[in-house]
Amino acid sequence: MIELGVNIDHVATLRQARRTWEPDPVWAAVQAHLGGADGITIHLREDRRHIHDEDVRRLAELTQVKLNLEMAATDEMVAIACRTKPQMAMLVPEGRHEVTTEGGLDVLAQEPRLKDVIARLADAGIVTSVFIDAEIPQIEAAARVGARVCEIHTGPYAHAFHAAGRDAEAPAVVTELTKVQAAGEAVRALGMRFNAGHALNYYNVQPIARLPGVRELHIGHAIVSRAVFVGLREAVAEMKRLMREGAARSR
Ligand SMILES: CC(=O)[C@@H](O)[C@H](O)COP(=O)(O)O
Ligand SMILES: NCC(=O)COP(=O)(O)O
Repeated sequence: MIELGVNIDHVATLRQARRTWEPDPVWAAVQAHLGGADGITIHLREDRRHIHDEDVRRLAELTQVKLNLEMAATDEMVAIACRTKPQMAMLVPEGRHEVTTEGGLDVLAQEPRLKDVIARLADAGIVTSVFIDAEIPQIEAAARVGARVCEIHTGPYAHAFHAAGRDAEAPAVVTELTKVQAAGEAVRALGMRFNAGHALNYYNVQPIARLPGVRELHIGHAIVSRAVFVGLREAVAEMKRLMREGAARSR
């Protein structure tokens, strides 16, 4: 069964707009869980623009839902992960000036460093995922450094889908979807778990949910945006419904 990890960074973004205590990401995690989320994703950025260290600690301590911690591969972040022990840590590239993650992690360019980071996380009992572009050399490098999971970057697919006026049959959309599919096949062939995420929404999610062997989708911005109007529990339930329908059509 395909799983949904709900990224709640933007609940903290709203809190930080007033530097106050609400809305509380822990409440968001509970509502998402009640709506059918299989996990929660948070990105502890080095600049702490949304999620803070205290959120990571409280989410790990107070919620029952699986936690995926997105983080840069720095010593500081490794220490935080080893202390709080999320079920999964996902290594992502990070830029101070980016609005959101702009591309996949270049695993190929930093294999020795990532091997060491992943070994330290594994020693603490944490499964490591890497957020990478749909490129075979990056997937092969991910296997070499010991990643157990690859989250394939769906941003290029999502942008093509939007640019094509949500036409799933448009050649550019099919091209990007085929790249994600081929990446997923390579990930699985190398014995890793195939996850996908970034910029997925209520319109573009089904072709991705339908891909053979995809295990988990991580979706944040679209769900939190819809939650403003319908509530988080309902927004999550609606996304989960679409994913299930999409996945069912692949069989
Ligand atoms: C890695 C990824 O695709 C996103 O989850 C992103 O890292 C979320 O972080 P922001 O909420 O800061 O955009
Ligand atoms: N790793 C992707 C994620 O957590 C959610 O990304 P987005 O849906 O906020 O673009």
